[in-house]
Amino acid sequence: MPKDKVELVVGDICDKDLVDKLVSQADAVVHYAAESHNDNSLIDPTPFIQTNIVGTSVLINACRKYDVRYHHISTDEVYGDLPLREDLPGHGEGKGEKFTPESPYRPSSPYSSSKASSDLLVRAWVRSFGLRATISNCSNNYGPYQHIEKFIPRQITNILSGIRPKLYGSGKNVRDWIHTNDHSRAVWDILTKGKIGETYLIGADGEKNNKEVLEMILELMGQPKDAYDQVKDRPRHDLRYAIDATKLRTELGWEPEFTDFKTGLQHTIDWYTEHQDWWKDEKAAVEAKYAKNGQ
Ligand SMILES: Cc1cn([C@H]2C[C@H](O)[C@@H](COP(=O)(O)OP(=O)(O)O[C@H]3O[C@H](C)C(=O)[C@H](O)[C@H]3O)O2)c(=O)[nH]c1=O
Repeated sequence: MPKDKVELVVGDICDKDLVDKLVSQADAVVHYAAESHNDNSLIDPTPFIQTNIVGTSVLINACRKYDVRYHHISTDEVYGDLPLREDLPGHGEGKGEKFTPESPYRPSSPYSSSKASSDLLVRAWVRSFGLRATISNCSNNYGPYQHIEKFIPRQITNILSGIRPKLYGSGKNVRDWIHTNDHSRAVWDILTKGKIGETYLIGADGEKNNKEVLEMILELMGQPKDAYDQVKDRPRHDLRYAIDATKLRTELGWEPEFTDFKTGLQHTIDWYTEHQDWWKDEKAAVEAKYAKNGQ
């Protein structure tokens, strides 16, 4: 396999010998291989501790050993959540606090606390052992190849499968959406131009509440606006995430290309419509898992 094409999948990350062998051949390591789904972490946190914390330690130990440049992919959820704008005095577009690299860590789920722990390990390895590392904390991704357990692809593939979309609780919770291509471009900029030891927040000013997003999907897919089920809310559901990406924009010159959410969503719908072979086999099992949980 060419040097720039080595891939490590999530389940391999605690395999010290394999990791060691792959890292010894690498010019750089970008660590995306996390257990990433909040709902799964609420059912069983164990794989999250193993993969996200122990796995990260295996990877950074190998990078330290071979002095390999390391980039750590993380989440804005390490900063906890923010109040809904509508709960703030003088609410409206553009109002309300956003996460910055200086925001305190206060994760709320087993998933986000495992990612926070892994971020802290990386910071400590930079300081204690001189690991050549950077960290990025990104907001909610959407786009092709996203697992169908996630909000947007779940609803698109539900509609394509004749199942009604499912909205947790009131749908007022806000997520800050970024197209996966823009996330990847930001990671490349950090890897090639970022300063060792620094944390960069990645986000594209894409705040929307879940109900708005679902209604947009329904409209783009030619369905009535109210053709969905309101289901049991996620326990301790984080209210709002919002990223201030000023540092990334000003220091590294990054700008998002997908600035119109509706267009990005239409591309995503087209991708899932044209790639049913990619997700069809898994759909029934994913929905059965949700159904067991009343969602
Ligand atoms: C699956 C599903 C979700 N939702 C709600 C729950 C959330 O408020 C929102 C997005 O849920 P999702 O599970 O897709 O994503 P988050 O829990 O926000 O977390 C995601 O974005 C962060 C940054 C990561 O770091 C996570 O790795 C990533 O999974 O939609 C529903 O209303 N219905 C559904 O069927």
